[in-house]
Amino acid sequence: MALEARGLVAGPEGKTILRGVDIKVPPGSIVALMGPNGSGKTTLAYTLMGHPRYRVESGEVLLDGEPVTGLPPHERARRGLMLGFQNPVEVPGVRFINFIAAAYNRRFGVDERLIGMPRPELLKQARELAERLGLRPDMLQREVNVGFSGGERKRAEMLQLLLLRPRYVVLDEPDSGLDVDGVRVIAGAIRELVEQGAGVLVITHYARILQFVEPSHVVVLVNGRVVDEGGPELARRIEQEGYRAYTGNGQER
Ligand SMILES: Nc1ncnc2c1ncn2[C@@H]1O[C@H](COP(=O)(O)OP(=O)(O)OP(=O)(O)O)[C@@H](O)[C@H]1O
Repeated sequence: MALEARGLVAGPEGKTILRGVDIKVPPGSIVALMGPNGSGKTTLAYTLMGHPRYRVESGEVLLDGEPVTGLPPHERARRGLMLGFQNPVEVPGVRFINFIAAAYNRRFGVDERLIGMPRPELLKQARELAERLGLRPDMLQREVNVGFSGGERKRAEMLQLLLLRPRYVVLDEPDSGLDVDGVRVIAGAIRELVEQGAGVLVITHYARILQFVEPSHVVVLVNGRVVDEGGPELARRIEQEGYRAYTGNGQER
């Protein structure tokens, strides 16, 4: 059982960015993917999720042993794989609560005619989660991410994920743009996802969030290749020494 990439060679719009990536995220665990800017972390996130602009040249993505390489994102989501975006986008004209309800009802198989309607139980859960994540309850009635601050967008992403109970989650820089209290809140939400049984791949170029959620495994990606793997001490070493040992020049790449 795991979310897995095997020998993944892939990239956006015909470019080869990932050059044979192997990674494994077991359920109920946190794997940290670290690497300097431009090393291919977001490319891996989008390729795992099946973003239509990213093409797999060879290798495969597996969910609990089943290849999903050719499947579109919504089909992967239906099977429990979800993504938290680095920069969550605005969805004007759609209220956050209806957006959540549509995703929730689709995931848990509610009558298609009711798809965007939040049932009272869901509304109650969403309000409780909003409060815990430090979002004002009135934000549920606002348009998705429209006028949300960077930190509010990240909290809103975690709210959706906690409701949707993914089996596997890829979180692309979940702490970017957050103040220190925000990092703690997001870290608490990640721990909760793991307690729900999810396998979480946390993408980050520095180890700040990993002070609050200890990964069971750390993978280092440089220039589209896995160049090192280890326990949480590897993240601490990178925090102190940077990526010089892998890039050779102290530069980002
Ligand atoms: N659409 C595209 N066309 C061409 N090159 C691209 C495209 N998208 C990404 N790249 C390149 O692919 C490489 C990897 O980008 P990616 O966003 O995956 O890196 P990253 O590790 O997530 O970086 P960061 O830490 O800065 O977010 C970069 O050199 C980037 O410029």
